[in-house]
Amino acid sequence: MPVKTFDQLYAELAAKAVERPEGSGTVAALDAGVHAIGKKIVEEAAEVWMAAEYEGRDKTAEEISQLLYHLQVLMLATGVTPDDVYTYL
Ligand SMILES: N=c1c2ncn([C@@H]3O[C@H](COP(=O)(O)OP(=O)(O)OP(=O)(O)O)[C@@H](O)[C@H]3O)c2ncn1[C@@H]1O[C@H](COP(=O)(O)O)[C@@H](O)[C@H]1O
Repeated sequence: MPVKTFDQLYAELAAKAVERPEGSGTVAALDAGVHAIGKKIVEEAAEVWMAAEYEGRDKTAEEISQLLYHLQVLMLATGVTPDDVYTYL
């Protein structure tokens, strides 16, 4: 049973982008901008790759969750919704 689905996380982050609560890493990432978010995505993608090759299934799942999170931050920064993405799946 997942704690949170992709769509639920997106809704949570979208609300944070509007409400801008104190201490939110998402708000800080959005303020840092697309260039910084893009760098984080590349870093997390590399961590997914390394986990998949050397660190086992659980660590790979954890790193994938972090990559998905940072992809969602980029989606918010660029106005891309989950439905925009699903169109191409
Ligand atoms: N799912 C995530 C999530 N996954 C990854 N991350 C971020 O990605 C980082 C993990 O990156 P690394 O493993 O490279 O760790 P790190 O190098 O120590 O991270 P940094 O020094 O780069 O911050 C974490 O420190 C978080 O900043 C996440 N930050 C938030 N969420 C969820 O997003 C929601 C909103 O979070 P806030 O905006 O912070 O309230 C909450 O439900 C959180 O659970």
